[in-house]
Amino acid sequence: MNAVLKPPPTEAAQGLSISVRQVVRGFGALQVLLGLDLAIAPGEFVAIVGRSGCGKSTLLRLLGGLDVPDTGSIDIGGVPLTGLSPEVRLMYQEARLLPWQRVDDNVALGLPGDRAHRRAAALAALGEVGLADRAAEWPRVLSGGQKQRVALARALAHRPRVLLLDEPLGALDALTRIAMQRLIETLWREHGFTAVLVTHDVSEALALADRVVLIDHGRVALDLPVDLPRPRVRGDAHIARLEAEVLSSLLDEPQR
Ligand SMILES: Nc1ncnc2c1ncn2[C@@H]1O[C@H](COP(=O)(O)OP(=O)(O)OP(=O)(O)O)[C@@H](O)[C@H]1O
Repeated sequence: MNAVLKPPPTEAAQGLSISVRQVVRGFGALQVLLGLDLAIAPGEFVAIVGRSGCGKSTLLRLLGGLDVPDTGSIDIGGVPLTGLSPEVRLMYQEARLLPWQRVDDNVALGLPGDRAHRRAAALAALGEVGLADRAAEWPRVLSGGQKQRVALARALAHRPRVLLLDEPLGALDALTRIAMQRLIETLWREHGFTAVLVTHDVSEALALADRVVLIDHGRVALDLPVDLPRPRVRGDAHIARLEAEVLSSLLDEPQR
């Protein structure tokens, strides 16, 4: 008789689907998103690229519940998004740590439960980003890359089902950036959250994402699947071909 193979026990949160339908968002006379449609599957890793000012951060803020569309709708996990959700976490280019709180308290901030529970969750998350031994430090003594790892731990501690990453590696040097990309990929695989990464770096998008989505003129102008095994090898001929395709779409677009 065949034994039924059960998946290993895991704490991994199941990623949530994201559905963006005909979203319009403008600021005064400036129309930024002009009826944008985008569907993201549970647990998928999607990278958003596009020219500066095309509306990438605007879209991420909408997905994070920090802003609302003028018209159109957004569902997360099949439920209309109405504001901030504990299951959706954002990470930015700057770590945004509170300088008067130690590293562990920064990570524990806003976690549910009593103090001991919050502290244990913060230490576990710091361990996942390799910074358990820096828990008692002040943020100011950390490097830029370490601060971003703390920011990642702060997001992870909430066991997010959607992680929104707004150019989180933009300010890091090339080596630290690659190390952080690997860390994000590992954590995404282990935790199973849905990831949406805004990046200017097309090779970063292709290293990490299942799909690269290019926004132009307020809509999705290109939606490119990246069907390559992970971890992906830099300089791989297939990646280079996809990179040329995305870059040519970016460069071909008429300037606004
Ligand atoms: N709250 C706001 N009020 C007024 N204008 C805004 C606001 N938020 C965004 N904008 C404008 O909307 C446009 C899109 O901004 P957004 O930050 O989404 O672009 P982006 O694609 O993320 O750009 P970048 O790649 O340079 O970060 C820009 O022209 C920006 O100035």
